[in-house]
Amino acid sequence: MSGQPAGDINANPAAIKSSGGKPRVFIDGEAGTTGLGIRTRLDELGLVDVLGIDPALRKDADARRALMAEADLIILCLPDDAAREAVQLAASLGENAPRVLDASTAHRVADGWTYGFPEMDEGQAERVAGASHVANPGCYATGAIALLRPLVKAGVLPADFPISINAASGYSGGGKAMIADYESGEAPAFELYGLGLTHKHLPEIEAYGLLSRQPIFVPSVGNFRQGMLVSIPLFLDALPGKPAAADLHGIFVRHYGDNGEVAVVPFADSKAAGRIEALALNDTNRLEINVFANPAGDRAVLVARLDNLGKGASGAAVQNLRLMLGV
Ligand SMILES: NC(=O)C1=CN([C@@H]2O[C@H](COP(=O)(O)OP(=O)(O)OC[C@H]3O[C@@H](n4cnc5c(N)ncnc54)[C@H](OP(=O)(O)O)[C@@H]3O)[C@@H](O)[C@H]2O)C=CC1
Ligand SMILES: CC(=O)N[C@@H](CCC(=O)OP(=O)(O)O)C(=O)O
Repeated sequence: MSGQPAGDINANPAAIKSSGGKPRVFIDGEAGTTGLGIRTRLDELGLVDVLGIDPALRKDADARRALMAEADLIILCLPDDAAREAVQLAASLGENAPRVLDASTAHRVADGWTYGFPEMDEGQAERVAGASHVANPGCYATGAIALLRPLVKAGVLPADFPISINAASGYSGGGKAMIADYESGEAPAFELYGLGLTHKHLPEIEAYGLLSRQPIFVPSVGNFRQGMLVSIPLFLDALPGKPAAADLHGIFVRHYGDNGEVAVVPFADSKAAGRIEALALNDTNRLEINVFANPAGDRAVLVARLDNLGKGASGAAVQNLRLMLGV
């Protein structure tokens, strides 16, 4: 598939170590924001045995490697460098190495890794299910790719079209440090950031959004814990064939159908509302696509709404885990 790194690192993703029992999972970085969110969801579901680590040993390589050796799947909820080291640690187990689901940014466009956005295209859920190494998408990237990929694939949005992406996130997107800043009252109510225009999600947006020209991405963070909007304004009269906003909506409906957690809001409903708030999907794993347009029909704003901690992080990780382990 275009935009999908080829191949898989491990030839035997199907083997389960825990004969007879539930699959075993080790969450490396369980004490962090994403790790805790995954742990809570897995405890509620009861589909796997989660291997806990003594909190005092959570950064001890030997203790982590011992748990990796027992696990069928490890989930990395670590900063990028620590995630790269954890992959090496797991690989050092040779044939006993567990499968890996990485929530960090480290491997999202790396060779041998499968991108963990099951709804993004036909066959992607099956690719995730069969992969040994899956990279969980970035929260903003999930929204942007959900909007861009169907339009580029359908041929209405040229790959090199100039695209701007605006987004707003709850402060939990910044992990423990940003949560502490906001909850101690030390952070601003709202700010734009990433204004050096090199945000870490751009490579995955470009690759899986099927773009050949890097978009301008302007993220922002506000004084609310979780929730996210990702929006893309488009001059429809500048696109080849001058499609109507309803045409774009139809492409989304055909692309996603009843597929997984992505839903396309009826065009008339978005039009009637004329506004959208960021928190409505909190504590769900859903993503909604909205198409807004002006009365003349020559300008549109596409908006993806999701919970940055749900479909943008922990919820997506659990969805990928369930595909990988068949539970
Ligand atoms: N927050 C979000 O919405 C999202 C985050 N992510 C990604 O998930 C990963 C984790 O982010 P997040 O949960 O927000 O971060 P947090 O800062 O909340 O948690 C990171 C955790 O990793 C631990 N840690 C750091 N270094 C090591 C190490 N060398 N070995 C073992 N544990 C270590 C930290 O320990 P300590 O307790 O000592 O700080 C902390 O518990 C990041 O790569 C992030 O990019 C992905 C999607 C969304
Ligand atoms: C508000 C905030 O700071 N957000 C984070 C992205 C959170 C996220 O989902 O990114 P990863 O999955 O790549 O960690 C940021 O912009 O760096």
